[in-house]
Amino acid sequence: MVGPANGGRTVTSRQVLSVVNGGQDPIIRVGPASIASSDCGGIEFTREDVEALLSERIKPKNKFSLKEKCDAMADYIKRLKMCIKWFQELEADLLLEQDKHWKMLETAEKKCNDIEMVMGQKEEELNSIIVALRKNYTALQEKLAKEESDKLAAMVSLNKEKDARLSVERSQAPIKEELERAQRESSSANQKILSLNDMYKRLQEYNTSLQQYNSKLQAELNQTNEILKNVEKEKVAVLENLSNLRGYCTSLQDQLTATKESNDEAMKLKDALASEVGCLRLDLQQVRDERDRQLSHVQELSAEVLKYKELTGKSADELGNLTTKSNELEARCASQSDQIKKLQEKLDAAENKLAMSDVSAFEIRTGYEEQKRVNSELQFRLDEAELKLVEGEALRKKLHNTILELKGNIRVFCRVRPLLLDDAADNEPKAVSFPTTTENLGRGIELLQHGQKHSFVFDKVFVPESSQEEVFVEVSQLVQSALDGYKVCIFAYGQTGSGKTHTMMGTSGNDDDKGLIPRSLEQIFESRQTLQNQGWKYEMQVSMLEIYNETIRDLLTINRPGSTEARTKQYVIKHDANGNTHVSDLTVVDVRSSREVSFLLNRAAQSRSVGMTQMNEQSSRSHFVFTMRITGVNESTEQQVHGVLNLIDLAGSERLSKSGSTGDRLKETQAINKSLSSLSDVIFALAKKEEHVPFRNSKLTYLLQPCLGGDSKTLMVVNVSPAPSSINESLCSLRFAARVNACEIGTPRRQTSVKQLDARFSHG
Ligand SMILES: Nc1ncnc2c1ncn2[C@@H]1O[C@H](COP(=O)(O)OP(=O)(O)OP(=O)(O)O)[C@@H](O)[C@H]1O
Repeated sequence: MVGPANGGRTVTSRQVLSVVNGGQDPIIRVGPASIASSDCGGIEFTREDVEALLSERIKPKNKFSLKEKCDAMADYIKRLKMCIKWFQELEADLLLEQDKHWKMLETAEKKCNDIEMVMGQKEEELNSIIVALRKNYTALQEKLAKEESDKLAAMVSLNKEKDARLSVERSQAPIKEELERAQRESSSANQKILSLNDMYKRLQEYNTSLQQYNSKLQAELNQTNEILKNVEKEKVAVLENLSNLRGYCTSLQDQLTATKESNDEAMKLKDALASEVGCLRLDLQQVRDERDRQLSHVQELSAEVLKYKELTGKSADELGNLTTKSNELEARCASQSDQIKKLQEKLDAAENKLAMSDVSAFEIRTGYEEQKRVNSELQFRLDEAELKLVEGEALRKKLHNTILELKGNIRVFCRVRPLLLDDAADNEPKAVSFPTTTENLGRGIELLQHGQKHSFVFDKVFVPESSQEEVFVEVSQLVQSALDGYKVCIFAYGQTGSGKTHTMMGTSGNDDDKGLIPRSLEQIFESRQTLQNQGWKYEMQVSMLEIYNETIRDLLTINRPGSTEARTKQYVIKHDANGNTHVSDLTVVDVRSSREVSFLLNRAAQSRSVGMTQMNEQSSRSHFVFTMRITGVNESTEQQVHGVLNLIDLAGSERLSKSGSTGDRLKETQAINKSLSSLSDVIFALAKKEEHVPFRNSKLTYLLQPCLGGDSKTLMVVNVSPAPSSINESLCSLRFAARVNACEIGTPRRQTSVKQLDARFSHG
């Protein structure tokens, strides 16, 4: 205990007042315990004593003497005073302590406020967490309820399964037997597998030999290609030669005509001179006759004069008369002799001229004969060159068809369009790539989906940078076949916005961006011009239709598509025995130039059903079918060919969810997807060589039946978008294209004849 006796250290209330006995009879000792027990002479004070003392009400017990009590009291008072002093010190300490505590309290209060604020925020946070947790709790409760119901269902099914297991266990015995039987069968199957393995080996060997044969064919194909190229070169040289010969021949013919004309003129001159000479001869004869007559007359007169002289009996006047007469006659005779001389000179000059013109006429005739000979020689060479050209052309066609047959009559090209601004794939990894191995260069394409690579190989793959011209170069031979009498069908397939219309039609107003349709038409009309020189005369007819919501629309009708007049038309598709397709009531137009066809194409484009989808601003909502029927007649060989060129821009395949179609658009999309799925059904049935091919399931497949299932040359251009967001659609398109590529659909047949033409127009 502390106090003054304790070195003056600060005391606390606890040190002054201590409750010693916390029991039922508490005794409070003031100051140190020693004071209470010994310093107070062993006097013990109860709580009441102390309280009385403190309130100066001392009631000492009576068993001590007063003096003792007084001493004790004095002592006690002394001690009490000490206590009071301690208390005062204690009070000061307490005050200090209280200040300290107040300060602490203030800072604590501040802290409390801060804490309260934080608590408030925390409370809000907690409240929101509580709300979320409540929600979570509700969801969990629902889930729990669901899981409980699932659990119940699972338990029910477990019970059922238990039952089933029991029944299965019951039926295990026969199964065991069956197992044994199956094991026996398995061992026999193993044997079969062994034999099949054997067969597989043999098949592999066969496959290897087929591959060898294939590579041989490939080599032959390359060789044939080379030959074809050489033939083409030769053809070009022959054509050049031919046109040179033609030019030379024309100049010779001009020369010949000029010579003929000058010959005719010379002949005319000669005739005129001859007739002049005749006249002069006649005149000379007349003058000679006259002279002879005059001479005989002179002689007569001279004889008479002599007779008169002899007779001399005659008068001198008579004699004089006779002499005058004789002189006159002599003068006349002399003048006539002069005339004769002059005429003779003239005659000589005319005869000289005639001789000269005879010489020049002879020269001209010889020149003419020479030119005639050269001309016929040239004609012969020209005929020979033309024959060579026809033979070369025939060889070219044969080789070209051999190449196409070797390549397969349904071929697939793939075209990847460039990334457009709308594709917005800057930060996404590339989804489409092109292998650079020699084997697949220009023929392979790879798609990356969810980190998995899908590879495809087609007859040709066009990268995004490929121009319209580059695509057309690959297609032009096929287009040429239509002029040779084949049915040709080129169609563009792909998802909405993948570039089908760009490939088929291109962009109007820009020559470099022209698509396959305008380029094909230009080629056909140019070739028609060239073939005309070989005796071919062609007639072309075109029709254009669209299949919209499974309904055929005539795009060249003068009635507006959709109008009552147009709707009453039947447009029934029929195929004849020759594999030609007829669409009743369809407008067919005779065309003579590519400009006429361009005009019709523009007209058709305006009537087409186009709409806007989320995937493409100008989306074709229908299948567009352009058909050109070509009939050629060779006047010299009397051969006829009937070719058909079908160019088709299919409507875009699209997923309903991605296209965002609703209402009419939704109906259109469903119709499009249905017909495209019918197209794939047909292709797959053909690939599997099934007996029944469902051509009739859609208007599109029924219309294209001769192209897909028969004897035409078909090319499918599958268009693909490189956008990573379209990867699923691109993969679907390429898978479909790969199956088409694997199809074998018969051998293309050329339609030729020497009969009269059937004037009716037909498709495909
Ligand atoms: N090879 C290309 N080069 C440049 N632009 C292209 C190419 N292919 C397509 N485009 C552009 O992509 C857009 C969509 O092309 P397009 O309209 O031809 O697609 P589509 O497959 O015909 O679509 P839909 O089926 O909806 O009619 C057009 O703006 C077109 O100009």
